Amino acid sequence: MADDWQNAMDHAVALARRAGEVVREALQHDRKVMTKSCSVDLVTQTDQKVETLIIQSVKEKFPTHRFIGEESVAAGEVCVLTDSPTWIIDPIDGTTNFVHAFPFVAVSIGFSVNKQMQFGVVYSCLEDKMYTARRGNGAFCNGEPLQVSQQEDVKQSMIATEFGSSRDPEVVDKIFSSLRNILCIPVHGVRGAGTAAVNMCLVASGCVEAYYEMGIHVWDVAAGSLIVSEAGGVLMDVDGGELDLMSRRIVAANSRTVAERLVIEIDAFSPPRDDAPPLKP
Ligand SMILES: O=P(O)(O)O[C@H]1[C@H](O)[C@@H](O)[C@H](O)[C@@H](O)[C@@H]1O
Ligand SMILES: [Mg+2]
Ligand SMILES: [Mg+2]
Repeated sequence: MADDWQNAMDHAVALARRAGEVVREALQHDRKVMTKSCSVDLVTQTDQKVETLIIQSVKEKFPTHRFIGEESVAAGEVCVLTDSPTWIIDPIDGTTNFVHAFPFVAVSIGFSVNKQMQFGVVYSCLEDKMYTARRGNGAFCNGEPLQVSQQEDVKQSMIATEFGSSRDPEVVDKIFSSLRNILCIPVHGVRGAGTAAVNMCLVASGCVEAYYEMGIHVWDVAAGSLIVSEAGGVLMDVDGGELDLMSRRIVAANSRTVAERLVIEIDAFSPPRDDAPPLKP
């Protein structure tokens, strides 16, 4: 079976590269912007085109595999992680960046078996950085091994986070109170690339000590979670418990020490789970 997963991973890398070409080409033209859950939750035809390209190609090669894809879920597909081999796809992570030509846009492809990530591929396509990780085999960027930062003093750390796409004032208050608490630890700085997947690759690369966010989805972080852990990092929930990929909350850090220090300062909230049954009309 191990070889099957390697074949699947090689295919994921090739597809991410092809998807990146589509994204770069689309940036040369006007982008028609549509919205999903609210006026700032953006989607474009390129998000949909890239997801279709990836899913169709995988279906031809691995007809028994299942999918969780951001735009398929938006179109009504269920979002349930089973034990079956499952491709977890964010065709464009950083759609808002893409719309504004802000230069961090990623294609994220994770692959899970028995609810455990087997490989993760994040292609930061405007930087031409291909991040990859295979369970037990380390994490890489363009073939070079990745290692998280060794800095365990949070006061000497740089932290990544995002504001997300909720504009519910109660949620925004929690995001700002967490940010305020963390800034005032004090940490060296707080940054955000505008894509969860790239933020996680920055943790894996040692450029930031940690990334946390509440409100993300499984497709934002599935691939990145393996890239972080294979680079020597740790993952946990924002309450310090075990990471649950469907919970829409994550802390990814270089060390347990930094992660646990951040958790003390995070004003946690629980968005509806990715696998929650749809609300009845
Ligand atoms: O919607 P995309 O661009 O796939 O993903 C983004 C999330 O919507 C946003 O909430 C989050 O802050 C950002 O990090 C993520 O990549
Ligand atoms: Mg995303
Ligand atoms: Mg997306």
